[in-house]
Amino acid sequence: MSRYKRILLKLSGESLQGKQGYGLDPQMLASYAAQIKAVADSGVQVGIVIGGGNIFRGLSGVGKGFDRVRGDQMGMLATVINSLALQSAIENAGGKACVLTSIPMGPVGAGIYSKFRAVELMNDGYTVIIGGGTGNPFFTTDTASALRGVEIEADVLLKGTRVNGVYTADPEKDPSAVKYDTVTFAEAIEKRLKVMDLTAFTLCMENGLPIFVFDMDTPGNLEKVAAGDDRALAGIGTLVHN
Ligand SMILES: Nc1ncnc2c1ncn2[C@@H]1O[C@H](COP(=O)(O)OP(=O)(O)OP(=O)(O)O)[C@@H](O)[C@H]1O
Ligand SMILES: O=c1ccn([C@@H]2O[C@H](COP(=O)(O)O)[C@@H](O)[C@H]2O)c(=O)[nH]1
Repeated sequence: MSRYKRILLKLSGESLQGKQGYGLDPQMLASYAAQIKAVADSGVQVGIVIGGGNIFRGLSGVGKGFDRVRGDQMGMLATVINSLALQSAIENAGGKACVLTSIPMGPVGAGIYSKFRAVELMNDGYTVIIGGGTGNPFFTTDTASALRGVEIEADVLLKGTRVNGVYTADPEKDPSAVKYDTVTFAEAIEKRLKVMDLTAFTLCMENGLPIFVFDMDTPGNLEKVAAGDDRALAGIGTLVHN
């Protein structure tokens, strides 16, 4: 039995593109969906926030002549597309999932996000995917996952990404970077460890929500992490804590 009752899983949008280098890779979606269903079937309540980097990031739009706010709005819509895609994949795998959006979107999704609606749906056995980030420009889905994790009273924020933890520098750019098994929020913030943005770290630190950063692309990792067994966690990722 897991020591977690409820988790907030943050998934990278960029990872959803798989090897094709753009858009949505059906194999990645199916792999993520199977792992998420297994965790939900084990009795853990699952909330999810997905990034939009496989489709659009507001900052990258600025260099192409878009107003920053408009670009961020496009980025938030990209996260809704990814959320709907993941919902379909979970349903195809036989699971129960629904999408709540931070921006009112009429018939798209199951309604506007609120803590109480999300918790109600999780209590009814749904995996709840929260699309649209925070609903505000100048934020990221890292911050949205921290915010929603705190709001829904998750026991932990699981950041599933392409790297297997937090390093002294970006391991995709610096081969000499060294991995931490654990690191405090204070150190992550002071050393500007950019695996998540500072706003996300600060929100989690101030509200006592631990973060576990791990490699989501190795099948089986999510189930081990969600089981919360410290022995199994050694080597899989990095715990960021107070
Ligand atoms: N100190 C660090 N330790 C680990 N990873 C780091 C660090 N600094 C930067 N990174 C980078 O952060 C990335 C993880 O961030 P994330 O999962 O949010 O990816 P993303 O591409 O920004 O996602 P999205 O598509 O959701 O915007 C890693 O792939 C890694 O390259
Ligand atoms: O609260 C939010 C969340 C996201 N955005 C915009 O969406 C893109 C995609 O999110 P990533 O976290 O980068 O994957 C982001 O670059 C922002 O442009 C936002 O404005 N507000």
